[in-house]
Order: sequence, then structure tokens, then C-alpha cells
Amino acid sequence: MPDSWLDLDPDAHFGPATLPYGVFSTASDPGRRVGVAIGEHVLDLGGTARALGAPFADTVAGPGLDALLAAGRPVWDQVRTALTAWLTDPVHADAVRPHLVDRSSVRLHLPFTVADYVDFYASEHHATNVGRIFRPDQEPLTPNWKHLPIGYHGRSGTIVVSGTDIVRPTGQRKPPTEPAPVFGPSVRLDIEAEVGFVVGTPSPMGESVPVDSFADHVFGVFLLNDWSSRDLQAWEYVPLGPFLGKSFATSVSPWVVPVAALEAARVEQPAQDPEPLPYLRGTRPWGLDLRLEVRLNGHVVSNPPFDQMYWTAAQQLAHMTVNGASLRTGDVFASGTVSGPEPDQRGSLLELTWSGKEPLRLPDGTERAFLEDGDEVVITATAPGPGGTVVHFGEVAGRILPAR
Ligand SMILES: O=C(O)/C=C/C(=O)CC(=O)CC(=O)O
Ligand SMILES: [Ca+2]
Ligand SMILES: [Mg+2]
Repeated sequence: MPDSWLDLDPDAHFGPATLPYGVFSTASDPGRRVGVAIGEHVLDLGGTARALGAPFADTVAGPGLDALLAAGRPVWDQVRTALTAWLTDPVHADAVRPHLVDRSSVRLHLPFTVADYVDFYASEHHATNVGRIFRPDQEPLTPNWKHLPIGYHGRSGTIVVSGTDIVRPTGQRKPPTEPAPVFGPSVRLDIEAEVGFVVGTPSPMGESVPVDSFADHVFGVFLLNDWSSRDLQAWEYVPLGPFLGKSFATSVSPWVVPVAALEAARVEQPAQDPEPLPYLRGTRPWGLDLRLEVRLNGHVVSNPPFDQMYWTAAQQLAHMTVNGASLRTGDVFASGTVSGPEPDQRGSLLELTWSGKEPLRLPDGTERAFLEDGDEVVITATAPGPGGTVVHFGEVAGRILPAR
């Protein structure tokens, strides 16, 4: 990967190996534009493409990423190749420089129109921990768990961009000490550190998408916090699964890292036993070596390893469509909570505090079982890039507001 002609701080996120896409506006120009993060800058992609007469200028004209998502893999590759040239070949410096905006001055928006939203349950460590906590008298993994990637349909309309405040949800819960459900603000509000994927190329109803077609359909990868109310969830989820305990808000990071930026991060997933059915097998690995970090009020509380996920995103996509369900541009699917084998690799407070029984002691002297009003959670991640570079995902952040 050649260096950029921009004088980038070597520690700055978003070097030329990442080139993530987002949607931004500025105080002086509130119109939404497609941007690419490069070091401490945002490149106005639409403006640059227009000025340089790029053939894809209309596709990146904004106001969101929808047209680029729909354009498909050949156009995604064409745009990335052009961006790499513009930002690394000094011959383009004078033409490109006027389209750079200071990254600290931009407002970032939800980058695309979210179509459907599916959330999976693909970490064996997470599923085992949750099974032990929620169903202590049963086998932690259900009999189907190692045969198919379990998922549920979430609420796409409540996916919000990082930085959006999260109002504490209200609802029914049934404390074990009460004979009947009570109503009120959730008292067991939690996070789930996850990785999200957005579909670009649609697929027709009646056809399935094989594991090996993952990169033809999935445009990019981002971070996702599946805010979860454990008290609402525990009372409502039998027999149909998560509902209001998770549908109040899901936060996503604003920068979408293209799948093409993750070639060096591809690894073999953990061994699968039993071997999955043929439709869940591919010829090339789609494990991804992302390292997540979860901070609560500024303190690191967990480092979930994404390479430990039992089911890959490519298998999830194949499973999601094996019944002939179509894909639409903007469909989001999330990995499920990322938890590793170690206690400090768990992606939810439910696990980190073992259902609140072992509260976290934070370095500021406070204790947390679940989230309190005013708490802020920030999830970040990195992955290996080409030639020893680092791919950054930015962050997904959210602060809890009191119930209304
Ligand atoms: O096992 C259950 O009853 C439910 C567990 C979850 O919280 C579902 C979920 O969001 C899946 C995940 O993020 O891994
Ligand atoms: Ca989840
Ligand atoms: Mg949620």
C-alpha cells in the first residue's frame, strides 16, 4: 500500500489502507455529502469525482451511500481504485486538496437507508454464557446451535448513528420476587458489542446466495451496539425470541469499511464440528481478525476478539437467503455479540458481571452491574491491513438518557 501525499500523522486513524465511506455535513454547508475518511480529513467524494470527471460521479453524488451500495462490486472496485490513486499519487494532490474537510469539524450521519435488519447469535462463548445465565437448568447451547447460525429480525427503523443519545426503555418485567409483572424503566440495561454488515447488491426472491458470493453482495463492515434490556428480554422472549428488549435502539458506527479493505484480515474461522451442511460451506475463509475494545465511561472493560466467532458473515448471508428470501440494498445483518473465551473478552455486561452478581469495579471508584443514566459506551476496533498497516473502524458511541 503506497503512502499518501497527505502529511498524515502515523498514529492517525484511517490511513490509505482503510478508506471508509460515510455521510457528512458541516456547519457552513448542512447538505449531506458522501465522504471518505483519510487521516484527520474527510474527502468530499462527490465533489472530487465531479471535479475530476470520474465516470462514477453520479453514483457518489449523495445525499447518502444508497446509490453506491446498489452499484455493485465492479463499481465499488472502480471507486476504490480511483480513491487510492487520488490520495497516494502526488500528481493528483493539487486537484484533490480543495475537497478535503477537517474531520473534527464534520457532523456524521446514518450513511445509508437501512432496509431489513437481522441480528445473529454467532459467538459460541456468548451463546454458552447467555444459556448458562438465562437457562441454568438446560444445556447452554440449543441442539440446533452448531447446525445453523441462529438469528432474529430486528427493527431497522431504530438503527441510529453513533453519538445519538439512547433513552432508557420502559416496559414490562417480572422480577423473580414479584408474583406478577411490573411496569417501568428497565433496570438491567446492557450493551452488545457486535460487527455489522451492509448488503449492496440485491438478490431476487426464490434464489439463495452461496457462501462464496459474499463479496459480490456485501459492501462493507461497521461496528454495532445492540442495546439490550435484560429485564424486558427475560420476561418477553419465550417462545418467539428478542422483541421490545432490543428494538428501542441499535447504534452503528458512521464509517463503513469496504470489504475490500479487509483482505489482510481474513482468517480461518474456528473449527466447526459437526461439519455444517453443504450450503454453509465455502472455499475461502471468511473469518475476520477484528479486535474490538469496549469502553464504559472512558474505562476499557473488554476486548472481544472477532476471529473467534463460530459462524462467519458469509455463512450468515447464505443461511439468511437459503429459503429464497431476497436481499435488498441496505439490508443490515449483525454478527451477534462478540465474546471470546476469557472473562475480559465478553461483549455484554450480562456476561462481564455474570447477570449483575459480580459488578465491574471501574478505575474511577464506581461499580457497575448494568448501565446507569448518563453512562457512555464507546466501541472501537482495528484489523490488520496490507503490509503491516492497521485498518481502523472508528467508533460507535452512545450515552444513556433517563426514561421518559
Ligand atoms: O439466548 C437468548 O435467549 C438470547 C440471547 C440474546 O441476547 C440474543 C442476541 O441479541 C444475540 C447476540 O447478540 O448474540
Ligand atoms: Ca445482539
Ligand atoms: Mg438493539
